Amino acid sequence: KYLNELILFSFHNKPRSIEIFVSLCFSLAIGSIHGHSAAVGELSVIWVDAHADINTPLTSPTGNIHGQSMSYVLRELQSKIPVLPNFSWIRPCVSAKDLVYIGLRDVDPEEHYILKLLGVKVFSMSEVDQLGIARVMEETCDYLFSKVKKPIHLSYDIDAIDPSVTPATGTPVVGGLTYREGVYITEQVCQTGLLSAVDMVEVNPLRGQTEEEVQSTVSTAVDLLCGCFGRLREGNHPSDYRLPEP
Ligand SMILES: NC(=[NH2+])NCCC[C@H](N)C(=O)O
Repeated sequence: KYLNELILFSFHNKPRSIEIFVSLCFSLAIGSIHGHSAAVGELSVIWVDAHADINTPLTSPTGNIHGQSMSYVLRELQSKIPVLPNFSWIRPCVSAKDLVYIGLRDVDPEEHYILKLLGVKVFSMSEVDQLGIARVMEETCDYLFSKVKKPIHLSYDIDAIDPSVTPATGTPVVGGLTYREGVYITEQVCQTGLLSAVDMVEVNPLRGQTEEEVQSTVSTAVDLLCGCFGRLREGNHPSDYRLPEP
């Protein structure tokens, strides 16, 4: 049903082609960013998440790979990544200056150190509170596109949104983005005309306590994807629409 809604919307409105990757786990982003950059070259990455997922295998407090995705693809961290037999295919392909985080509120001390060390642009929930989401998006675009306009890879973890809206996820953190802030991000990213791939991750129906929790999480994820495909809250119409004549 949800996929249907998304596909119908995207066919009727004929957006440019955008790759979508959907996964339970954020480690998907390693492969999707890697493949995306192999296909189109240098990328801008907008990472919307409660977590930075920038632990190296040596700093990770949990050992969970989903908390490490970014460290594998960042050029600046390569000397800190041990050689792992199954990961030899990964080539670092993103520069720290081309990365922006939005929504952070659960960052490990080691990750905080890395973010400061590399000078990564971060709009944590504190900045969202302080500036408002409109300013955050304006500054994100100014920062990323001041020199060269690179294709955007949007990595969207559903746990960026407040767990009151999207509870069916593995590592929920209170104090997240509202539904409206979450959708606004997708509308603005779409309107840059540079969005080239989207990851929608950590949507996990098994983590919903009730059917309502699952529904609310999944339908929010679909709304975010529709926003990426150009759905606007003001409404849309196909460019070839003509009023019927009586
Ligand atoms: N994609 C996620 N859910 N990440 C949660 C990461 C939590 C913690 N920082 C870790 O490294 O394990």
